[in-house]
Amino acid sequence: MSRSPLIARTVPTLRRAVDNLRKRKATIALVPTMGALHDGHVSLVRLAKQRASLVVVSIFVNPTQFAPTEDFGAYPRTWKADIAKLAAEDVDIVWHPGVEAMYPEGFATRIVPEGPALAGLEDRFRPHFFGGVATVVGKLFTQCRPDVAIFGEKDFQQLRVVTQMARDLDLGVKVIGSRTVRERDGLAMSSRNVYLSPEERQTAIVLYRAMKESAGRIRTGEAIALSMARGAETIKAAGFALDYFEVRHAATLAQVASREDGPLRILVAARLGNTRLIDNIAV
Ligand SMILES: Nc1ncnc2c1ncn2[C@@H]1O[C@H](COP(=O)(O)OP(=O)(O)OP(=O)(O)O)[C@@H](O)[C@H]1O
Ligand SMILES: CC(C)(CO)[C@@H](O)C(=O)[O-]
Ligand code: BAL
Repeated sequence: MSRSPLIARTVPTLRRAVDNLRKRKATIALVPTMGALHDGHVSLVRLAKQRASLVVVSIFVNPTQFAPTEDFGAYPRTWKADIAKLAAEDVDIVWHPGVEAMYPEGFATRIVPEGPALAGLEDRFRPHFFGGVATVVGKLFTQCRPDVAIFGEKDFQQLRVVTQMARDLDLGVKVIGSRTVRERDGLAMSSRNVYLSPEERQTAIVLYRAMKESAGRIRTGEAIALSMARGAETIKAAGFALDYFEVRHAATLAQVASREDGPLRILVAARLGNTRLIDNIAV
């Protein structure tokens, strides 16, 4: 039997709910999301349940991480279906603030992350992005005061940025990464996949295939630079506008020259029509 989670829409309501749970000496896990939930999000919730006795899921489409030219307005919002999924997973609290609750009038403070936020990957193409993410995640952490927070590896640079921030600012939250959930053909699940036309959906699989091929070739000795160039060519030949296809150090996201500089991660971002997709795999 599933039960509806408590839905908090203001900071005082959230605080009361979290403080009540704390009295029972519970450990709390937070799963930050922007809603439009899919099985990737559900996997984060399930990991959260393994790591803590109580689970808070936040649903907030954060305007400050979108550039004016990006899809904030069009971002899918599927509230009823989201709540049904979270109820089925026995989530305790859904934190769903309005923009005015998150950024009240006069709001004037930002977290500006460095280190992995300046790796030259997402930050090159979305320069506003990690400032918006770090600020809202910092607020989510102080609002919910979780013991652990679960983030998907699908947004690999984001996972690194948030991990670094939690450490640098002594936020007292253990950040845990969770593996990427994929469709049967390998496409990483993403809320933005609904933007793809049927034809684009067929093409989208090339991202994962190109990374797998590249990882295989690196393991058998292909030079990193050649592998990046070949991966980029494959993706462009399929009809994508490529932002990057990079092989990086998995922990630091620093550039690498050879396989011995590993452990390595391949990261890709590319646009198909109006849809921007990102993905990554271990070498
Ligand atoms: N396929 C997936 N597997 C595991 N985790 C995922 C997957 N997709 C998203 N997540 C994680 O879910 C959390 C919330 O992400 P978000 O709500 O932005 O979903 P999304 O599918 O990544 O959407 P978008 O299309 O905006 O990138 C993030 O930590 C993200 O990394
Ligand atoms: C972490 C996050 C919820 C912050 O808005 C968002 O960037 C996301 O959904 O990955
Ligand atoms: N999944 C990361 C959030 C974003 O692209 O805005």
